[in-house]
Amino acid sequence: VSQQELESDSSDGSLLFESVFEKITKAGNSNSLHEIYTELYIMMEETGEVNKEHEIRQIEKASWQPGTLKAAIICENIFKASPGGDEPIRTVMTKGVAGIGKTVLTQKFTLDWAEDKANQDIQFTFPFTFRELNVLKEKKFSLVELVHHFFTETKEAGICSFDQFQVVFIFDGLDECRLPLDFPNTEILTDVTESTSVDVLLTNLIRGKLLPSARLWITTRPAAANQIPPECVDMVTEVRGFTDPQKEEYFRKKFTDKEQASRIISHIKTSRSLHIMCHIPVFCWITATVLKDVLKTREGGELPKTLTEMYIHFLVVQSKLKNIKYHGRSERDPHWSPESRTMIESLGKLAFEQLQKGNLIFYESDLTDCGIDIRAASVYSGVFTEAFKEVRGLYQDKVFCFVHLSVQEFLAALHVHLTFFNSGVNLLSEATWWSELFRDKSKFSRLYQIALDKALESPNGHLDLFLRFLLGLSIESNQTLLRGLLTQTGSCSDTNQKTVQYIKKKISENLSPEKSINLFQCLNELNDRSLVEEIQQYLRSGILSTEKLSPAQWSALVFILLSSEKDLDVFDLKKYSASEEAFLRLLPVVKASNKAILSGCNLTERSCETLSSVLSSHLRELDLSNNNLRDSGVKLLSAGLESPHCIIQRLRSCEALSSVLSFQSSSLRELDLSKNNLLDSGVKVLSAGLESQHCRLETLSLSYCVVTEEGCASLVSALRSNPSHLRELDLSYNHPGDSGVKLLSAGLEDPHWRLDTLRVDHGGPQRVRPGPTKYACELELDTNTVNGNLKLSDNNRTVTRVRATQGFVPTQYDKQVPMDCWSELLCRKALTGHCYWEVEWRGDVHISVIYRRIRRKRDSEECLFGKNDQSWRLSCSDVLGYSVWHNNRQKSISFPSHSSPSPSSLYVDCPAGTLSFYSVSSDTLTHLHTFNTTFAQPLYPGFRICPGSSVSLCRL
Ligand SMILES: Nc1ncnc2c1ncn2[C@@H]1O[C@H](COP(=O)(O)OP(=O)(O)OP(=O)(O)O)[C@@H](O)[C@H]1O
Repeated sequence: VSQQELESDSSDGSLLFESVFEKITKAGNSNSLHEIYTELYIMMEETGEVNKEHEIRQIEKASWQPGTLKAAIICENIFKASPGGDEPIRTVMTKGVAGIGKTVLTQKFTLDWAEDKANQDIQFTFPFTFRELNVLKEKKFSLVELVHHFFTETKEAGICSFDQFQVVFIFDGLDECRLPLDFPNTEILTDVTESTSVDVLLTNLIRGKLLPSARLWITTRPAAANQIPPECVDMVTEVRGFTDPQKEEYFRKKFTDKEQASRIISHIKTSRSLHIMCHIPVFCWITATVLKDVLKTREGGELPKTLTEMYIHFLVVQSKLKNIKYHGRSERDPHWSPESRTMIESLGKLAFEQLQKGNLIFYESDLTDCGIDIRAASVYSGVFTEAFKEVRGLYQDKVFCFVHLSVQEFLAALHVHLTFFNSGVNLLSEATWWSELFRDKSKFSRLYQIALDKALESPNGHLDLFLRFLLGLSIESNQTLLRGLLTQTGSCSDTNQKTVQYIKKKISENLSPEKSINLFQCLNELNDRSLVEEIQQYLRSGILSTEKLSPAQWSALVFILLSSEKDLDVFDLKKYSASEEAFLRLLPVVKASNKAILSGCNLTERSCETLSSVLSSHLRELDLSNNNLRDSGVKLLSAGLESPHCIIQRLRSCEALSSVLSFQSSSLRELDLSKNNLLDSGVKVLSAGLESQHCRLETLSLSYCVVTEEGCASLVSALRSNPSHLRELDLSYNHPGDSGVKLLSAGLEDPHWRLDTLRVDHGGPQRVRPGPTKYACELELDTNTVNGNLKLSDNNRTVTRVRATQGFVPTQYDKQVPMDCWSELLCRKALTGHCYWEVEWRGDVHISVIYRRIRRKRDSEECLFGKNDQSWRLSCSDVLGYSVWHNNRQKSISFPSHSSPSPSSLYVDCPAGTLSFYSVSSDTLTHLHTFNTTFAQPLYPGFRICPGSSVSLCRL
């Protein structure tokens, strides 16, 4: 394949173009590529060593703005350096899952170039596939000979050196490579005319020793990418498949009949999992084939939900078409005739045996071995036109391949399944790979376990898809779809359960993300209901830290979550990972939910633009409390709320939403702004919105919003103007003062006002002090935990430890707890939400929070506060100063300059898992230490008091 230089030598330039085109159509698309090509979403992933930081920022930028395709790369620009990066790009690696369109992409690139539409600086483009190169495993070539062998035009034109030209080599399908690419041990080769094996040529080309001026483009499925050392790759891109509009475009191009296209598109949209699956082009193609048939015979009907189901439908359609075309049968006749059954069996055998050997192109002899008559082979390829084909042209011998690798993987799995079902032979059995070892049909679970082990062992993931299909075939409903081909159905739910358990065990074994994700896909094929929890657990437990997941892996997880068919009614981000990264990556899942709980997830203003786009989705309820969105972020969010497509009805926590309330189409009925530092000024702005005639808010919660009587006055004035909607107003934990309460209570009595519920409890001046003090709560000591060593006074607010000699009278409690814990006592009520309290102390005391069920062993120190993982303590001592303790780990803290002993305070934010200790001096808080954790159980304040010491709960 060449261009101008070659064209000038050739009398007919169009011949060269035809050569490109012929090669491309031969590779599988009988339609003109231009007619069917639909733009794909490609983006930069991480890079090799070059310009790494810059790239990372690019990715961040792109992923922070999902929905926009800012960092999307179009096919013709694949070699263009990234914006801002000056380094020329020699080697690009494009990753993408099976069938995502990598091959088509390389074909499109080549065709555009050959037609003079792009990349005119390139003089030669040589597209290779690893599949073709594998066949040359035993042969020797120089680089020039290799090019001449595949692109005979270059030989005819007498071109024997390429270093004065701009040359692009494309190597498609690294995952299909069966050549030993041994980078560390392959000898260096620099001479393009020296003959050697193909793997040595490739290794040297890729590491830049051979023809360093050439550019290289390698495509691969993700699991096989690591065969090439990262330092040999300048840029990594990832094909993400079709976006929603691109999916539609695909079907519109595929079906020239507009009405048929629309019908198919709307049909696909009725199934969430199918619609999601169609982001992968090969599924679009299969879906198109299947639906064309399904919709012809019946309107509606069940649509395939899993990968296996889809391929089964595909096979059935193929068989039906064959019957009609070649045997003159009608659509309604049974589609599995004895001859089509035999054919599938033979094709399955071929698919499996060749997959095991790593062959994707087969010779006549391979076909004969599987009982396929060579003379009939062309009929086979004609019969199952969409499944199996003959590769013509390049090779002396006739060669064949499946139309797509995934079809081979499916038929291989079907073969293993059929063989085990029909004869009890386990083709995967370890001892003799091919032979019959197990003849016991009850050993299905053993078959699946071996398949799982084999797939996990494979370094390039070449059995991943096979495994998914094999497990998919174990589902009874899938077997029913194959009735006629399978003589019997029946899988045992017990077997499936065992397989599910085995998969879960494997997931927990520290696998690579790629492998774990494939196992999630397997659970999906098995319709496992616990899949979503499994993923949550996987992310939350940190088996895999979310930072380590690549964007591609995130999108795989999103894909699984969305296609799991599990009801996504409530999305709670904390169940996955309370981080902004996780939020942005899981955005499509948020959008598909009805209610999203994003509280306490460290979201900042940079999430807001994205959040704003979420608001026009299915979402009806959004909880954003306890984040750090700031005004700028909230402004962005407000824009989203104003969108006429926004159907949010309930929103928690975000400031300055005044304009939203007054927006004409606002559907907001409930607004919860609790625990925001709104202040009177914020309430005033809010009131401006509230008084608008368009505002139809029914419930407003402003508890803990630092509101005084001034704020109340503006609320009252707003409600006077627009009294007929608001029913409930929560102003608890503020400081409305007497006058504020009076004004609002008058409203309650006013017949024009709709207000019927007003909360103004727990008010007071402390609620409007800055800092955590506004969360002041009342503690109450649990007198049942007080032993004979401790003396209560001041209405049970002060505890003093009497010395042993001062007459110790054991209580019931003393008999239950160990000696050392005698001087510890607890508060009665568990803490909830945000809590702040202060204590005055004297002597040596420990101020703690604990889980109430700390193991209390008489002879163990472990039970002491701070000595275990169930309690957190601040030790305060006149002499020794402060220290904090948790899980028997201690950290000393020097006395703040102002103090020697002053009251200490504690602030706990239970949902966010933070616990802060302060020292208090004339209303100033000095931060001592903060613990960040996740509280797994209710927390109780507790104290330990040393002899001669005391603690008093302060009144706030
Ligand atoms: N951009 C596209 N426009 C239209 N159809 C496409 C496009 N990309 C892929 N397809 C369809 O999907 C099929 C599979 O694509 P392709 O062979 O390029 O995938 P792949 O990523 O190379 O897969 P694998 O890793 O399994 O080899 C194509 O045969 C074609 O039908």
